[in-house]
Amino acid sequence: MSSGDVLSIRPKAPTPVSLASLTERFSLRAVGEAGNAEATGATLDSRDVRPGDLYLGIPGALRHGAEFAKQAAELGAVAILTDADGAELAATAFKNAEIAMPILVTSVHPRQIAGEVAATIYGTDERFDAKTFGITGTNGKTSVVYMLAELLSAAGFTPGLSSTAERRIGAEVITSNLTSPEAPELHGLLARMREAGVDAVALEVSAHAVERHRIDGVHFDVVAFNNFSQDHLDDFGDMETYFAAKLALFAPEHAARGVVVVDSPYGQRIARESQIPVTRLATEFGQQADWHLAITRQTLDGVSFVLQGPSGEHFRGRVPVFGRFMAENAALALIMLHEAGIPIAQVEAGLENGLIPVYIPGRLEEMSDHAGEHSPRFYVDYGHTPGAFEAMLEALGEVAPGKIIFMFGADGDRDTTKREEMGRIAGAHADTVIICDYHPRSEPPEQIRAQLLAGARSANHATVIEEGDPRRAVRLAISLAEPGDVILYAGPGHEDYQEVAGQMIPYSARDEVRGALREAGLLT
Ligand SMILES: CC(=O)N[C@H]1[C@@H](OP(=O)(O)OP(=O)(O)OC[C@H]2O[C@@H](n3ccc(=O)[nH]c3=O)[C@H](O)[C@@H]2O)O[C@H](CO)[C@@H](O)[C@@H]1O[C@H](C)C(=O)N[C@@H](C)C(=O)N[C@H](CCC(=O)O)C(=O)O
Ligand SMILES: Nc1ncnc2c1ncn2[C@@H]1O[C@H](COP(=O)(O)OP(=O)(O)OP(=O)(O)O)[C@@H](O)[C@H]1O
Repeated sequence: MSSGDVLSIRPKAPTPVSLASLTERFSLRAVGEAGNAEATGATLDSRDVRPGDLYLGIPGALRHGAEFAKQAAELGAVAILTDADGAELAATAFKNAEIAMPILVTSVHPRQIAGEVAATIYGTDERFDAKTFGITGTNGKTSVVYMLAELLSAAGFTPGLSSTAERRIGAEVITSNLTSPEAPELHGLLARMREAGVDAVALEVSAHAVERHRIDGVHFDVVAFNNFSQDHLDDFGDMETYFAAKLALFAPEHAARGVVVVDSPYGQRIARESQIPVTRLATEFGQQADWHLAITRQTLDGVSFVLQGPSGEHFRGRVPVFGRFMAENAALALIMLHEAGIPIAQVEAGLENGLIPVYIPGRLEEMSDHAGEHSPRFYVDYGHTPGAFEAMLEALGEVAPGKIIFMFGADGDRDTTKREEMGRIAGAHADTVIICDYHPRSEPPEQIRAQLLAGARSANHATVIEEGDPRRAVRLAISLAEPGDVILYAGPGHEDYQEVAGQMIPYSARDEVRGALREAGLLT
């Protein structure tokens, strides 16, 4: 996520849609005279309203969006669409302020129609014919989205993408707020993509997005599932509810076809319980599947692999990032293209010797300059789950020539139950663990560190050090490292802030690490 509030992206030349047609199509009850009014945009955030917008007043956990109807009207909204409670709130606010904006009332939860309404206004419903790809899972969604974009470019498409790290329209980069934008923002983004000539779209689909109707109004050509492990239990309560939100993507109202990594029992369940046809990828020997991935060589500089398909398809590839899971992310993306009717040969034609030259911001991103044998290497990563820690540290164990120094913290106010396990995995796999602060939010940072420290020490393996200040922790890690060692700093990835007690404090781990490497004479 980014630190700031970001105004949503809109088409530059929208085609107006009449309120009358929306009222009829979505069975709305109109309070007040809509006349010939037309909407050119939609948003569910009053602060994001632009003149001509339909403002969607949605009941949330904290507030009812209709409480902000007056602000929406003052910023130029043409109408508010809300539920019965919201209509009362808006009517009172409008009466007091003598505002005559129409209120359109729905009998269902407004989130349930927000996607279709936005798609109708932006023309991104069945009239938008780009190929669309969606990826869900616990770890690696952003990475798969970047792989998809890279492979689509190789195959001759103009891709657009939406991820936690950023949104991209061709070469234009837009800061991300949520991983999966709210439906009106998503459709505004798609409309702008269409204007820019984008003909293939890769979207990261969080469990929150499926559950909260953020992807409604999009019908994916292909969706995929990569892996599932503990995260977000503060929102979903238990693993089964979290899993159900991911499984729900594999339904005909969302997508035509699916691709599933079946290495885990969760993947096998998705393949079994999916309501749409799926093809299966296995990366482990002996697993029943349609596609098989084998790693042929891996070093710190990347992974080479061979992918074989059910009808003799064969792809020999390489990604310039370490970790067998990065090869899995690439293979998954390639199969998704294949399932969308894009032949592997078409992708291969745009690659040099199978090299997928992907750059994924803040994901195992190397900050040192490949000095390798002569000085330590330093990577910054976005991993913040036990599953990501395990995957990264196991991968490093296979390729790191020297010691592994692992530094990380944990989110405050979020899934506290994963902290001890994150600590334990770090302590079991790394040689040295440095616990520092990440986003403490409203929690006392030392309380978060204590849970991580307890986990790390319980493994009885690594040397465990506490250094709350991440800037000092970075320098400490560098001072402990010798040539051949690898330092991995997990958590902040691409982010540019730290959230402490309600304040967004500017902090870029990538800039900090580069600066500290320069101070130590390890980077020019
Ligand atoms: C749990 C969750 O997803 N909550 C999201 C949800 O909040 P909510 O429904 O409770 O809304 P609320 O805050 O009560 O506000 C009600 C309504 O009033 C509106 N409002 C509010 C204030 C104002 O001044 N004006 C205004 O219009 C809000 O836009 C909203 O429509 O709708 C809000 C409006 O879009 C989101 O900001 C909020 O995301 C919060 C910030 C969040 O942290 N979400 C995370 C958990 C999330 O969605 N993460 C996933 C997964 C990330 C991953 O994979 O790791 C993601 O896709 O990002
Ligand atoms: N296939 C994978 N399996 C396990 N771990 C992975 C995989 N791919 C990437 N990772 C690890 O997880 C971290 C997060 O990756 P990425 O940002 O791509 O995931 P994400 O699902 O988008 O995360 P989020 O939903 O929190 O945005 C990576 O930086 C890497 O450490």
